[in-house]
Amino acid sequence: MPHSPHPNIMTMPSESLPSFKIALLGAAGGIGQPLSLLIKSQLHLAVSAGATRIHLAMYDVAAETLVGVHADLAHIDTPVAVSAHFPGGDAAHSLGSCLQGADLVLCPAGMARRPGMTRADLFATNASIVRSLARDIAMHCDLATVHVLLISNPVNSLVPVVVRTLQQCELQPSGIEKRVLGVTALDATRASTFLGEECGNLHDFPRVPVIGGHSGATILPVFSQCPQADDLSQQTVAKLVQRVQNGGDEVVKAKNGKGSATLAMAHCGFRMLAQVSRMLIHRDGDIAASAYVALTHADGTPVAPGAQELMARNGGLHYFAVPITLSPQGVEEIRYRIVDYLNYNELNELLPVCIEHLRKDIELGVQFQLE
Ligand SMILES: NC(=O)C1=CN([C@@H]2O[C@H](COP(=O)(O)OP(=O)(O)OC[C@H]3O[C@@H](n4cnc5c(N)ncnc54)[C@H](O)[C@@H]3O)[C@@H](O)[C@H]2O)C=CC1
Ligand SMILES: O=C([O-])CC(=O)C(=O)O
Repeated sequence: MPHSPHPNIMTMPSESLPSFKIALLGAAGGIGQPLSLLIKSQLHLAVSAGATRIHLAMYDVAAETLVGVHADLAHIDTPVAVSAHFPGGDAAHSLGSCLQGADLVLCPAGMARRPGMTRADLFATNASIVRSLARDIAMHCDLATVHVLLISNPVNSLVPVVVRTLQQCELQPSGIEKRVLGVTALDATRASTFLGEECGNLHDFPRVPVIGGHSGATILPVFSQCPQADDLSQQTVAKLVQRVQNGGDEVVKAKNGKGSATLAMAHCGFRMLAQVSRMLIHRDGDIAASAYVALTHADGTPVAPGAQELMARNGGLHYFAVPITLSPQGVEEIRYRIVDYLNYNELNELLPVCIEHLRKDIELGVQFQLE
């Protein structure tokens, strides 16, 4: 059992100031550590926090590592408060105290791939982990307001597990399904990087919308929406699509048994976290984002305008990665029109395969909840 971390009084948020709390679950891991560093060192600047005190509450079952990471981060002279929480910690260092009052929960907890594994091979272990954490979120957070950003894999199946667990736990409809976002930002970043490199443009990387899911053929980069890709041959675009779809495998292979993407994920996770945090802190309007989200409430009604239209185009799938409009209340609009802009190959070759695979991934998550 690690010693309880010294309370870092200098960095704990003051009661009298407005505060914003992020609970990071899996904070001691390959993604959790660099993400914690970015939050501690940069988030107050990235969100122009002003008088709002940001509190990063870190939780991990790897208690000793977590306590060490906390001690390390606590020496950084920024106004972001940090606290450590772990199993067996006293009341101030428990999972409950990590989640209590959190505005946003960020979850990269769980197992990562090793060479030869698919993301689906992580399902059995990680579904149990995120279901248990979702029950704790339901117990300690306000489901009517909290936002959950899920990084753990397989995202395609675990978002349904988290959404349905939270729905089962809520005492009355809270709209929580509008605020669970599967993080697919790394796919868009890879698409942007690879296209920029192909075009020899390393200063102004193009933005590439990516829809579908976050695994192999379910990742559908929409290069047809990028003028920079107009001059590329079909063969080159096909190669780029393949590389984006296998981007995770490329890193797993290169790390050769030492894990999967952590640094690029921390970078993308931080960017998304900063975007959502800024919106929640300043409450100055909706934002455009992209995430893997539920399209229906528990009773089957659409979560937002555009959800029904998307389901008419995605084979009736209830979860999909898509551009969205996000407000503090959650998903406000599903920007389904992206599907209408797909070119012939994207619509007739890539989308049907994406839908076929994604249907199975979603079913896996849904069945897990029913067992
Ligand atoms: N959405 C995406 O684009 C990406 C997702 N990932 C996924 O993120 C997850 C984490 O990856 P890494 O950080 O590289 O793995 P890692 O193994 O380095 O870290 C995972 C951390 O989770 C902790 N953990 C395990 N069970 C826990 C529980 N019940 N509560 C709290 N913490 C718990 C572990 O102690 C460990 O510190 C993996 O599932 C990976 O596949 C990875 C890259 C990209
Ligand atoms: O490939 C993995 O296992 C991790 C991941 O999701 C990615 O890098 O996109």
